[in-house]
Order: sequence, then C-alpha cells, then structure tokens
Amino acid sequence: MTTKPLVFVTGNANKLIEVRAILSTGAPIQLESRSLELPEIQGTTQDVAREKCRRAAELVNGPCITEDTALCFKALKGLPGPYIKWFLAELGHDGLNTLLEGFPTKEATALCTFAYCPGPGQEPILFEGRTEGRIVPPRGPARFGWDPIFEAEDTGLTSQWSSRYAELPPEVKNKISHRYRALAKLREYLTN
Ligand SMILES: O=P(O)(O)OP(=O)(O)OP(=O)(O)OC[C@H]1O[C@@H](n2cnc3c(O)ncnc32)[C@H](O)[C@@H]1O
Ligand SMILES: [Mg+2]
Repeated sequence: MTTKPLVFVTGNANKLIEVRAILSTGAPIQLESRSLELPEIQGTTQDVAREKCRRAAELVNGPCITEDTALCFKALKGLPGPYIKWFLAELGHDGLNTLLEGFPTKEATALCTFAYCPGPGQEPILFEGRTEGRIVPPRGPARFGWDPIFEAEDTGLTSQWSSRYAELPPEVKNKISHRYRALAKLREYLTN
C-alpha cells in the first residue's frame, strides 16, 4: 500500500455516501474525496473509466480512484451504457421507460467500473461490478439517479423482482449493488 491517502475523485455526492458506507465495514481503507470536473470521453465503459482516472491522477498528483456507472438496456444492445447520465437528464424516468416501449425485454444491467491509478503517468486498473435487473415505472423516493426505475434481480426480499433500488434500505442496496460488487474487488486488490 501507498503512504499517500487514496483520493476518490467524484462530483456525485450520492456515490460518495454509498462508497463510504460500503467501505465502513470490513478491511479499512482510508479515503479522501475531491470534487473535480473530469472530462469523460466516448467509447466503451472501460475506455471512459481508464481515461477519466488517468486525468484524475494528474490533477491530484497521487493515487486516486474514480468511478463510472453505466445502465445498459439489453433491448438497446447495451445503450445508454456510460451515457445514461445524459439520457436521464433529458428523458427522465418516464422517458427511459418510453424508450423501451415495443421492445420485448426490459432487462438491464447496472455496471459500475472503479478505476485505481497509482499516480500520474501510470496505467489505471479497473474493477467492474454488475447487478442484473429490469427497467420499471418509477416508484419510491427519487434521491439518487435512476434508482426509482431499476428493479434489481434477487434482492433477497419477499420475491424475485420485488424492489426497485429506491425502495431498498441503503444497507440492502449496498449489499447487492453494482457499486458494492465493484468495490469488493477493489478492496481485495488494495488490501492484499
Ligand atoms: O463525477 P462522477 O463520479 O462522474 O459522477 P456522475 O454523477 O457524473 O456519474 P457518472 O458519470 O458515472 O454517470 C452515472 C449516472 O448514473 C447515476 N447513478 C450512478 N450510480 C447510481 C446508482 O447507484 N443509482 C442510481 N443512479 C446512479 C448518476 O447520478 C449519473 O446520472
Ligand atoms: Mg460523470
């Protein structure tokens, strides 16, 4: 491990809350956060994640992590994927449902990609986590992004397809989420 603190560069307060909550149990990882505007290129989720983290390491001049979240619709061959932020901003929850009207499947994958870069000029390493689910009409508090329209598979509650992310208590979401799964891999890498 490095002596410098690990900096999580993100402009998203909700991501930070979840990451801190997930990392608060298990092997300790010292985290600082910085809110910086980072360019996000176009390309695969891996291209986007790598390039953003490279830039972040230059700006903080030390080890850092960044995170990119994609929402991939099966019917749309993985789109909007890494561009979900802009689709959500323009179409909203109802518009994202409308986008899938006429398609036989509403299945979607929440994909989280953490990138760790040891320092400026070094190659980022990626850690991916996926949670399968489907797109449903919005329900529950609209606190975080597309949570009200993403119903996670196998929530371990009363039945399969039972709950949207927004309806789950944070401690349940944080045990099944795309973010939890990616962070588990990152934690293993950093602590071994
Ligand atoms: O500064 P960064 O870390 O990039 O933060 P961001 O908000 O720009 O995040 P992304 O580029 O990864 O875009 C992902 C979009 O998906 C949303 N999002 C991310 N994680 C989510 C989650 O667990 N549940 C619901 N929405 C989420 C988020 O609010 C964005 O609109
Ligand atoms: Mg972003």
